[in-house]
Amino acid sequence: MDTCISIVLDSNKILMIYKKRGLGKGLYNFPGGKIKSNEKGEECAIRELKEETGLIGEVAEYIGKITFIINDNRIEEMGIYLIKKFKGNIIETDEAIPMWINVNEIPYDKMWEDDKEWVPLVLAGYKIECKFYFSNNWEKFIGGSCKVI
Ligand SMILES: COc1nc(N)nc2c1ncn2[C@H]1C[C@H](O)[C@@H](COP(=O)(O)OP(=O)(O)OP(=O)(O)O)O1
Repeated sequence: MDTCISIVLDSNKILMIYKKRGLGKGLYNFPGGKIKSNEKGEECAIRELKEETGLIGEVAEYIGKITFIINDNRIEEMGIYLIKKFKGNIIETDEAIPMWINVNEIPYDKMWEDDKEWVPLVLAGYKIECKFYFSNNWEKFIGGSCKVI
């Protein structure tokens, strides 16, 4: 796994970030980032959550993965982690502006195009494995699919 993403839920609210830098700058996303060497995906989810939002996750559960195929040759795997237990308050950081969003108001038109394919499955409680294709170094979304595991 190359990156992690944290789906943080508090009843009908989901924690989102407005990304100020890095991959996906200017888009709304969920907290996450690159998995460090010798780090487990669950640890990455909790570390990135703290770094990007100030929130302290207590337990991160693996709920699936997305394989991105970029320019038909580069592959990146992103582990998806569900966090329902956390402490603290959200705070703007150098990397992101965090916000709680109603799950019915997720701004899919301002997010990565693949997100509308997989986020509803996760919110419905499924564990998933997806494969998505991008070209032009992430600029163009070609398509892909998900299976429930
Ligand atoms: C293409 O579709 C994607 N959708 C979503 N929702 N998230 C994605 C997609 N592609 C990548 N991501 C995620 C994976 C990571 O969580 C971040 C990338 O973050 P970044 O490259 O900024 O990683 P950091 O470790 O935070 O980098 P710095 O330490 O250099 O700030 O996006």
